[in-house]
Amino acid sequence: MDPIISARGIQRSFGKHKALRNIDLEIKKGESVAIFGPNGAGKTTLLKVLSTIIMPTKGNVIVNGIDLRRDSSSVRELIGVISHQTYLYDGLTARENLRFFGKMYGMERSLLEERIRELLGHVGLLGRADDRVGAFSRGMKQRLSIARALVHRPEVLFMDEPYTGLDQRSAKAFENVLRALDKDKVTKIMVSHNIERAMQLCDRLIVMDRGEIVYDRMAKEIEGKEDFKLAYSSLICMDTDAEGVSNLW
Ligand SMILES: Nc1ncnc2c1ncn2[C@@H]1O[C@H](COP(=O)(O)OP(=O)(O)OP(=O)(O)O)[C@@H](O)[C@H]1O
Repeated sequence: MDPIISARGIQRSFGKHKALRNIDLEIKKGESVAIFGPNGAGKTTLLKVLSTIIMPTKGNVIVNGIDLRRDSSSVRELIGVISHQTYLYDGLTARENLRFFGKMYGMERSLLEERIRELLGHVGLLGRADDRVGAFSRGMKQRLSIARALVHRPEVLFMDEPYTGLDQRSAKAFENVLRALDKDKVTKIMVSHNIERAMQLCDRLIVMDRGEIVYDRMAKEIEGKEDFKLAYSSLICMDTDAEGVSNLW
């Protein structure tokens, strides 16, 4: 089976700084991938390149057979992104925000309204559906941005530290939403600093350091958290960023 994402020779520079050096990555449909690494390793940059937010300086990305450089708008229809940026409009209600994004993806009205109700229920915001987002707390905005990313039933979901701002109950609800995506074989790619959660949710673990992939294993090949921790510590250049390790566990 062809991979749903195939990245070849990806480089991305910011001025003289090489944030991504030479990334080759293939991800199969339905895979759940966690990406770890110290601060500044290039995780967010990789996610931004794969999700069409920024273009690579060199290299090619194919998503579901579509070349990202040739047709990034078709790639955007296939993907959802949860990141630090919520992409929500404060002046609109929760429901109006989701309606706006659903219409943007050309969803049919009655299906969209049903999908909005379903997602607001999943993220625990049905009771606040008609309140303006400007009045929401950070965690509520994060929950709504999860619904926003899923409204058009994407085939690939990119998540950059999606737990930020979620309390324990919301984190559990979010995990249930993620697990429910498995039956539709949605591909999930998550940048995380939380090994416990990522090992529970993901079937493949990748470590990046200084713009490169330095570790790429299936979770079932790893003995446990301690095994992974040891491998991680031996791979990461500790002197450049010791904090990156301490905030992982
Ligand atoms: N827009 C930008 N302009 C200049 N440099 C950037 C930009 N975005 C990222 N970088 C640099 O690229 C490198 C990789 O950054 P990136 O955000 O991808 O790291 P990260 O692994 O996600 O880190 P963190 O764990 O802190 O979120 C860093 O050195 C960062 O300073």
